[in-house]
Amino acid sequence: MADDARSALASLPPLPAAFLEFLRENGLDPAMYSMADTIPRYIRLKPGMEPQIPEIESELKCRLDKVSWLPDFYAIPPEVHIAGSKAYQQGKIYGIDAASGAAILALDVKPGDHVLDLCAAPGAKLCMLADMLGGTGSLTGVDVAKHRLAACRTMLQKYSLGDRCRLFVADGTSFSILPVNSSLDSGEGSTDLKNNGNTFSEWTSKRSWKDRQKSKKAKIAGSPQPTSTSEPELIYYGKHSGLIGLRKCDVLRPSDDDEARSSGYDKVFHGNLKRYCPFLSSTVLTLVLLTTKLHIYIV
Ligand SMILES: C[S@@+](CC[C@H](N)C(=O)[O-])C[C@H]1O[C@@H](n2cnc3c(N)ncnc32)[C@H](O)[C@@H]1O
Repeated sequence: MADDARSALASLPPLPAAFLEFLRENGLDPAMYSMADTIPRYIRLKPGMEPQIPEIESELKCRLDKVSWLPDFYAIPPEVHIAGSKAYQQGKIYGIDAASGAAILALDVKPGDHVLDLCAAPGAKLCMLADMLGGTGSLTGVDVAKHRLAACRTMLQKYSLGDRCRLFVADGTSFSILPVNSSLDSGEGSTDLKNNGNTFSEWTSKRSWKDRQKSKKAKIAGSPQPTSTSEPELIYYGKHSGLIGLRKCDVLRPSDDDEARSSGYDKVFHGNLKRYCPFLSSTVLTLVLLTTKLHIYIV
């Protein structure tokens, strides 16, 4: 360890013993934490916004340094806050680690892929995935924490990236709802199936009368509200997610292993889980171990 780094480390609050042990086991130098306040922050610029870089730079009062190996990523000084800026509020930029960007890039998302993001909240990677898919394929985000997934929904809507997305509150270790594929797809124009309560019509944040009655009854009966560990709860779907016009029972049905093998997801991003989700049609899996400052990828 260099002397400078050693003395800087000595001036930091001590790192927890278990964390130091983790660093030692992985051959990592704890001195890197002494440089935490010099590590740049990263933002991702919504594709197509490049001509607006000078304006964003003048608003943030800093240079946007292009990250050569990561498309649309820029480094900014660590002390710059973006949340109050117009560029952020208008959805032109969002904060995301370069390490997170690298993990998503490693997924090698192709047009038309059906992508599953487990442990998706608060959603920076989900937004990047949605952006990469553009007007093709589908994106399903799953998280066990409903309030965190609701933040994801807000983010997707803010950046206008949610059209092909579905968000489920569910335990990712047992989630087994398939992507919408051609065998289920009855076509978005099938008006005979719409609005009868058993099929998906356009998503709205308002709960249906039937749903409200159901939870009222459950409350009166003292029965517990559905939790994320029971049935997956769909809290958002975009207008091109392929759901509109389909029967709810077909879409929300858990799949078995055979179905999953033949019509599962093309890519799965695995944000935090210790165990694999059992159904991948092509076994492309990014494992990301996240610690406070360290990101490791096993692709
Ligand atoms: C580090 S965050 C993920 C960050 C996210 N991928 C992003 O880019 O913003 C970890 C998330 O995993 C979720 N989580 C933890 N265990 C889970 C499980 N068994 N199933 C689904 N989500 C889980 C947590 O609720 C939390 O939102």
